Amino acid sequence: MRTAIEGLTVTLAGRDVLHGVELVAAEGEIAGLVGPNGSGKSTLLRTVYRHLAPRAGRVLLAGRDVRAMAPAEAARHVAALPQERGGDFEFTVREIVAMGRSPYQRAFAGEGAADRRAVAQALDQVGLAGQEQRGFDALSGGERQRVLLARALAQQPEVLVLDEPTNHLDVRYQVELLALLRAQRRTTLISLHDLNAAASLCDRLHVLHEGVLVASGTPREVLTPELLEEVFGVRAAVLEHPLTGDPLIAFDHRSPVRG
Ligand SMILES: Nc1ncnc2c1ncn2[C@@H]1O[C@H](COP(=O)(O)OP(=O)(O)OP(=O)(O)O)[C@@H](O)[C@H]1O
Repeated sequence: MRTAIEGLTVTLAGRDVLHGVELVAAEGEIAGLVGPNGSGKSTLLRTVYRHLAPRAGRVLLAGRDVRAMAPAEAARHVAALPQERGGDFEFTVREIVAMGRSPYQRAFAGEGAADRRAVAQALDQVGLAGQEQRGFDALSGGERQRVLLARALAQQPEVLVLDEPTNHLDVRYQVELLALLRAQRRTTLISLHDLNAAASLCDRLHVLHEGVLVASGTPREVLTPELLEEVFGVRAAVLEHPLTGDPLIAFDHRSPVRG
């Protein structure tokens, strides 16, 4: 589902942390948000999944303002894997994933066959089939991350919003997660700190710097040594990955540009 962000300005505690951001994720496109700590990535994503209201501008899903939708309707369109967690600890894995089905259920109606299928498929996709009855509080950080991703997938949204989803994941699950997202062919907005992962996954990248969108384009267009120096304050060479042909950023870990 085409997702357009128009003139988005968000104010937190009296300060503008996003300044008139404009970007479009086309139907089926994976749009990556990158930028230094505090540049506004989570704030932008929170506005898309309606956790925050903008001071100005809007988020349009297939041309409709998300804030004009009823909560259940918005939740059928957009599912999120947010950064903030908590409150889910007393539930089992299956109970948490099944929460993703609530936008489709009438009050007190219980689960139907479609719900059970969606939950089973989501658990399978994240490699948690057979672990349904484990308690969420007994899981590792990476396992929890996969449960919360399964909840978002069970929601069967047209737009998936993922805030740093590779946090806590070991390298194999990172690679599996990226493969899963590519295979979904679903409109996806994702923030990533790992610029090499972003370069390999995303169709387009959008770079935020101090709440301003400073570059948009394909990973190859955007990830230049000049941009890495100006925005991230690091020296790097941009090579070609010998196995995949993706841009490969080799950072100079010895000498930051800024102190
Ligand atoms: N609840 C809040 N109240 C006030 N300021 C906030 C709040 N949440 C975030 N901010 C500020 O808004 C700015 C953008 O924060 P945001 O979390 O969107 O950045 P980010 O790019 O996701 O950062 P990171 O890479 O560290 O996760 C930061 O300066 C942050 O301090």
